[in-house]
Amino acid sequence: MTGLSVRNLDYSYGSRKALDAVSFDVAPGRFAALLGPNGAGKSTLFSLLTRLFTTRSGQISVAGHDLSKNPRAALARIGVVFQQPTLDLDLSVMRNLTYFAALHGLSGRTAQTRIAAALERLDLSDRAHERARDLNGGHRRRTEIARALIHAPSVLLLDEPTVGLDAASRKAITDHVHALSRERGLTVLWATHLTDEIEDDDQLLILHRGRLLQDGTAGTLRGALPLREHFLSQTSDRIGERA
Ligand SMILES: Nc1ncnc2c1ncn2[C@@H]1O[C@H](COP(=O)(O)OP(=O)(O)OP(=O)(O)O)[C@@H](O)[C@H]1O
Repeated sequence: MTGLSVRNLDYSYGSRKALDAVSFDVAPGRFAALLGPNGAGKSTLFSLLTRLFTTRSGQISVAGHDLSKNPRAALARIGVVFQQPTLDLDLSVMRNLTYFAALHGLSGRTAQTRIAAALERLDLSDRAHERARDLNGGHRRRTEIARALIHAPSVLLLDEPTVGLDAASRKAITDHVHALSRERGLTVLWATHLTDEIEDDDQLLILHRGRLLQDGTAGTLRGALPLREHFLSQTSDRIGERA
């Protein structure tokens, strides 16, 4: 398995269980949407996948590397776009990317070639010398995605990357990342609570109250229902149990 593999993952904040025996695989080159309402456990899962948090239960494997036994190799294969923006707003797009490349030990011509390719890929080449502060929200997010590609990861993790963006920017970003998995063979895990970001061919993982309720192809799981209705049917009858 060279994509992403999660086995039996548990995580608790004190007595509150945030993840309960979560297991799934994302095959290489697949776009998987992790769909869950607020509080489902998406960010907790991302914190474990990026090793911000650790847990003794369960196992995570990235591109064949066990995250707890071989964290350096596993983390080197991951690109991450966190929910909170992390660009340095006072630096240009290019400087933000060059700095990140240096953190990954890339410099000189290799760094410049990788940066140019990532900017091109996200349709940002003409923004390279603008200050991040002067970009709109959609372009800032695309800069973060370009940055996450520079070290050539095989798995890209995005935690609700379209939060706060208008409809056109959301669509541009969702389309760009779907194309990355389709055309570049990138394995993608995209956390969201918005069903319109998910395509019928995507793998759909429905997470609710820390448990994985469904794992399959989105179009098959939703059947004849719009995905939004299918999602609500899976989660709304359980929302009353929450309190
Ligand atoms: N630091 C914390 N301390 C205690 N409980 C927490 C903490 N962080 C998250 N939780 C709880 O763990 C559960 C999962 O939260 P998490 O943030 O992972 O969900 P989420 O799906 O990312 O939600 P959102 O879309 O709102 O970010 C929720 O019940 C949340 O209240």
